[in-house]
Amino acid sequence: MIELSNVSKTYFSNNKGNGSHAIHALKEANLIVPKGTIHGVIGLSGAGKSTLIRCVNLLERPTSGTVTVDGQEMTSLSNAALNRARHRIGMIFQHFNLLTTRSVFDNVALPLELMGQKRHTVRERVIPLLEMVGLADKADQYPAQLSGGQKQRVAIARALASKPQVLLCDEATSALDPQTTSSILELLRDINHQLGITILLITHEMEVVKSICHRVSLISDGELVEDSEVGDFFTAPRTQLGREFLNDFLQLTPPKELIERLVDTPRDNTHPVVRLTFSGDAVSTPLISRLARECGVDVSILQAKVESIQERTLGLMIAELLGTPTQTQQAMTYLESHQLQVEVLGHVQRND
Ligand SMILES: Nc1ncnc2c1ncn2[C@@H]1O[C@H](COP(=O)(O)OP(=O)(O)OP(=O)(O)O)[C@@H](O)[C@H]1O
Repeated sequence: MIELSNVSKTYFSNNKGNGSHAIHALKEANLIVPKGTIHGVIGLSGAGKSTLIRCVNLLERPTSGTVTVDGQEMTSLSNAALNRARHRIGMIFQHFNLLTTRSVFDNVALPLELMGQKRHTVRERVIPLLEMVGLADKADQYPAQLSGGQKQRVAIARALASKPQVLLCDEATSALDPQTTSSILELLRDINHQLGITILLITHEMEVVKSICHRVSLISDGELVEDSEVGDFFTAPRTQLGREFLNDFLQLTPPKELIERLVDTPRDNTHPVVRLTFSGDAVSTPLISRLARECGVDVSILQAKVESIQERTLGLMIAELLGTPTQTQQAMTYLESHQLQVEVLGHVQRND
């Protein structure tokens, strides 16, 4: 288990001649990642993701707060004890961080050599790891001879060499193409499943969260602002930033031509344009035809999408509601009463 308790990190950057300037990269962060789960932390660039993950193995020492990994409070350890504790925490990076002058075998062997293990023990550990990541035939090759995906597989084998309980993934797929990304995510999922390793990953990609995480936290300006089950985050994000991530991921924004015509307040002969989000039973209920029957409102669908997220179905739609102001208001109330989220994007004048 990983537990961050009120963890803050402040950097001081020196402005030439103007003294030092404080950057509050992490503010009172609280996070619990139960043993054997995969937890994602998503946020925009500069939000504090790297700082957060580097605080777990104390590559960055928190300014305040405590970090506990598998019952051991990392922040209180001596340097020697911290080095030993780090053997229980593997880490992989966006740019792999392999040693270019060492072969694939020797990269994976390195942590074991640093632990003082004998050559034959090292061999007994490295060969099965290379088999597990599908690179047994590349043992004698060098990083320059490998693709990005293969390099990350070597890095994963190296991270697992010391039999860690926890694996930290710092944007591990951000430098990879989509197909390679999905094969690396599949490998991480297998590692979690077969070895029961707890995985904490940071990413700016919703696809990564959707593919392998059980829970997700959203970080914004150094604060953890949401912590949800992945299915809940994708069906009902609680913050505006969460909704923006979701809309970007689903690419469900109104057409540019429509955005230009949207006005904030209703006028004569305008109609509301709404974004509807629905999940569970609402996906299979014929609500749109019922709106026409029960509220007298016609629905002009501008965009629609159905996504499957961890055995839950999520529907999204951007639509114009056509009717009198009273009718369209009734329609929105009707939709909300059937567990749809209704967001009014603006009002638009009919062209016809
Ligand atoms: N060593 C450092 N010294 C000073 N400021 C730093 C340092 N490392 C990070 N920061 C600042 O802390 C804030 C958080 O940075 P961090 O790298 O944790 O964010 P991030 O979410 O990982 O960003 P990205 O996705 O772009 O890597 C940023 O404002 C960054 O400029």
